[in-house]
Amino acid sequence: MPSVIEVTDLRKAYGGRAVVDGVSFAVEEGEIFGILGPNGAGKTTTVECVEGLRAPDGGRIRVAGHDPVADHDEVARILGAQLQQSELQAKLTVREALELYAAFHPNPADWRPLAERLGLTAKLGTRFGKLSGGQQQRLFIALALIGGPRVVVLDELTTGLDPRARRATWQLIEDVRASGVTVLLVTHFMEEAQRLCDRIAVIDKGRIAALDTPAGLIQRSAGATVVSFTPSAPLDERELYGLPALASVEQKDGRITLTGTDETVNAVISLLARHHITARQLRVTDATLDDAFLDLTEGHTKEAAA
Ligand SMILES: Nc1ncnc2c1ncn2[C@@H]1O[C@H](COP(=O)(O)OP(=O)(O)OP(=O)(O)O)[C@@H](O)[C@H]1O
Repeated sequence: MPSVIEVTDLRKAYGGRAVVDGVSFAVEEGEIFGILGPNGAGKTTTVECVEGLRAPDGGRIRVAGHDPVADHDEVARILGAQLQQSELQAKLTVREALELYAAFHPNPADWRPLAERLGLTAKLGTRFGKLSGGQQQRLFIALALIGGPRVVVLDELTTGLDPRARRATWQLIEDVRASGVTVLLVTHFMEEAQRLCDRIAVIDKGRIAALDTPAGLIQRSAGATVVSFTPSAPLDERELYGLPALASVEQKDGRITLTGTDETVNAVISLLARHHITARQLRVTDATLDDAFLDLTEGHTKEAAA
């Protein structure tokens, strides 16, 4: 798979403060690539450099081989950017917005089927300011797709939406990818990143803390699996601490909580069976991307401070 976006050692500072500090990643054609990070991590600055809206201080960006600043028009044809709320006049109707933005592109998609696909046909006469949050986001997706881009950049698309509208938007993002468009998705919702993204770059303090698949990120998290139980008889501590791939042991009120991997879980079950001890209220839970994110960004902070 060729990379459609290549970012190498990107740097950007504001007032002498580095907000993007050596970021590198490549987005493959056809994937949903997530940029995940806490507030102020440098996510928006990074994607605005990719879009050519900001000039980098250092590093190299290529969008299908083009430099977003030097070849701005070419990149604008390849890359569909999502507008910010403030960029669309509240009085424009949905139809006017679609017609207006179609006119900005040399070979626009027919906006009627696009509006149909995004469930906007019944709202064509409605002013932007009167749409619900979910409908506004659907219009933003339509406007980002109207130029027939190869890549679409969606930044915090589901912020402020209720859970139902958020899930409906996720489905639309999956549909966009299924239609062959590569998606660069900026988010700080773990569940969204876990559900949608093929790969995720975790950005913290202007640097990439990790870049992997959601499952790969979770596996890196210390204590990827947690098993807890109340044994029917006391267990020998030495045997507990000798379990394979063990990350931590906690014993409280007769209940034992172990973190480790699947290997740890299997070994503790064998251990209990060997001693004819039963495990009451046995619970096994996998770590989530939330856990991985906290571990990764915390680890990065320690590294940066060292
Ligand atoms: N034009 C600007 N001038 C000065 N500082 C800026 C400018 N734009 C962004 N910043 C600062 O750069 C840092 C990174 O901002 P950026 O918007 O890229 O982060 P982000 O990861 O997208 O955050 P959020 O999730 O809050 O949107 C922040 O501290 C922000 O205040």
